[in-house]
Amino acid sequence: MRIALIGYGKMGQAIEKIALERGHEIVLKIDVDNIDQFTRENLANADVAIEFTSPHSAYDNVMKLFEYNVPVVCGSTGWLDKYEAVEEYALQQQCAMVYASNYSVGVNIFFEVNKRLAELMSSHPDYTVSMEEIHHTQKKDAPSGTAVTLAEQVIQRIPQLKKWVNNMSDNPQELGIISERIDPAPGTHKVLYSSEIDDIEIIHTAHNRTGFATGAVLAAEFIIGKKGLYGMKEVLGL
Ligand SMILES: NC(=O)C1=CN([C@@H]2O[C@H](COP(=O)(O)OP(=O)(O)OC[C@H]3O[C@@H](n4cnc5c(N)ncnc54)[C@H](OP(=O)(O)O)[C@@H]3O)[C@@H](O)[C@H]2O)C=CC1
Ligand SMILES: O=C(O)C1=N[C@H](C(=O)O)C[C@H](O)C1
Repeated sequence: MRIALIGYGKMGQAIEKIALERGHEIVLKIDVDNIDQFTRENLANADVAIEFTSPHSAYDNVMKLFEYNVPVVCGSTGWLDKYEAVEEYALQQQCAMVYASNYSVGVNIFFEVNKRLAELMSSHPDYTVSMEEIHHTQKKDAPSGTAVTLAEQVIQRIPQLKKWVNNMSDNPQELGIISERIDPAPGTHKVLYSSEIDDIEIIHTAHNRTGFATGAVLAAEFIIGKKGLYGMKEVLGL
């Protein structure tokens, strides 16, 4: 598989390593300092593009890749206010994309545990649910994309919760998410149900970026030859 890396920071470099180990080829690396090379001609040589840049650039990058007719694996977080526009365009134009707020197998299993736990807790209003996420200090968005996914999964299953907020909250209609920035944390997410009697908590702790990078390469292998929008649930068959 010939891969174009859009974004060659911490994740782009981790993905390159895993992709080479799995026998793939990196045919293009785009970063801020060579953005003029992000052209239709250069992308014509790629089977797939893997996009990990920033909240501010992801939407434009994805739309450009759709225009160039290149299947996309996008991992950038913090831009999902524009996801509906991407979805509409992709469905109309028969584009191909995998999007996941978190590509690691462990977190995607954790998502399933989170959904089941929320279902069980929905009939126990004596527990207050809250969340915490910890990442390195270079992270640009808060809360993390993974925390937003976890929060949406909980809100869909616990009727009294109406929205998440990025602070502690005493409002029973709000799910409070605390964001901490501590180096070198690659990504820790905790969901806590607390009552006067006891606490139940589930935690996922990434020890490094290998899980995210491996999942992104698996998603790239999956998307080749497909049309439409997919998530890691489909990639992993969960
Ligand atoms: N879904 C998942 O599993 C994961 C998602 N992420 C997300 O991926 C994104 C990237 O993370 P990470 O690699 O750690 O961040 P880094 O800041 O280390 O890397 C991002 C790179 O993208 C470059 N960049 C910025 N804008 C553009 C642009 N318009 N075109 C091309 N390149 C650009 C940056 O250049 P410069 O440094 O010069 O600005 C930088 O080298 C973040 O949104 C993060 O939240 C991270 C880990 C896992
Ligand atoms: O920026 C990061 O580093 C990470 N971002 C993703 C997120 O926002 O959830 C995934 C992972 O937690 C690492």
